Amino acid sequence: MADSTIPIISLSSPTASTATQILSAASTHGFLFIANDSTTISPSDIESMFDLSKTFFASPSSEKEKFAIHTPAAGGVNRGWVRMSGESLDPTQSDGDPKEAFNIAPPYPSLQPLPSPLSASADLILRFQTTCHQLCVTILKLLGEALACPDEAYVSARHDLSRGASGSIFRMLYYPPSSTPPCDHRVRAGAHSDYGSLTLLFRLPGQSGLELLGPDGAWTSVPVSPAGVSLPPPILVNIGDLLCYWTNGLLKSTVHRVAFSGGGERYSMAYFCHPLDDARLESVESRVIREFGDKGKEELTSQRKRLGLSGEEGEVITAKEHLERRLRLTYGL
Ligand SMILES: O=C(O)CCC(=O)C(=O)O
Ligand SMILES: [Fe+2]
Repeated sequence: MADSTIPIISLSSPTASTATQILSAASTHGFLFIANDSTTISPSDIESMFDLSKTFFASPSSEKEKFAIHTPAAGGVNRGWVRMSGESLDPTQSDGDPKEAFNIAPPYPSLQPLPSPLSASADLILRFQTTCHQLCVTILKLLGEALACPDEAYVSARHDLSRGASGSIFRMLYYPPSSTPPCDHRVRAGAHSDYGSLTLLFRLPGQSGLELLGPDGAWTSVPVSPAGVSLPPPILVNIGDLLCYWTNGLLKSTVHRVAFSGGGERYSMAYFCHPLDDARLESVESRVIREFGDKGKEELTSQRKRLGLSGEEGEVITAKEHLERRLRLTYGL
């Protein structure tokens, strides 16, 4: 899979052909770019969020520690600060990813407690989360159209955050500089697939490192700005596990990782879009999925194995149960 084959799609005036392009990228690569042309998320908000993230990660560890992930002080499970080497995205690597992170859930009903550099910019954070979620819903609606679902809004409607709790999380990431990787097999973020429906990934020019695992078992790097794209970089969209379940394996929840790639410091931000907690992860009624048949069986079986669900083929789980299983594997919760 060559880098250049991940298409850059503009959502400035989406048509049926836009929907088809999204479906095609999602079912071949599990990744696509959305043009950062001001029609979706404000490029200046992206820039301001990166500035805020840099200020936050530069604050003393003793301050960040007060909002340690999963603690009541940070607002509970999957919220708050992950210290250096505090999690392994690849559960087979127990030494922890050399990175820090901070997770912020959408307000439900109100925003979680935040440390001072972040709380002072709560309006920006809320606006950013909201526009990220809207972009995800737009993409999900277009996917529903391209999949020829009798209920085109089946998936997108399950992402209406006004209707209940969901596992959606906005995450800021910081990878400190390192001239030598601690040991050969270690990467900055271990190999994994994402837990939700869609992930939006924001990266900075000159800070590469993201790699995708191809069907041939080889890792390919994903450029921050594909050739020919002027700044700002496009928004990278990653298909998560849940869309793989809903489409019977047609959409690919591709395994990826962050490699050292030069070892300079690196900041990234991810919006992990999840459906409402009670959404059931069963195949959606769709002509395209029906025609695809059971060709995604291998993909689905490996997903279920990762969750410890092997041998329970018919069992349907909810989005909440799925997230709990993934968090248990990542953090030993
Ligand atoms: O930092 C990145 O570019 C990717 C991080 C990632 O894949 C994740 O946090 O799920
Ligand atoms: Fe990821």
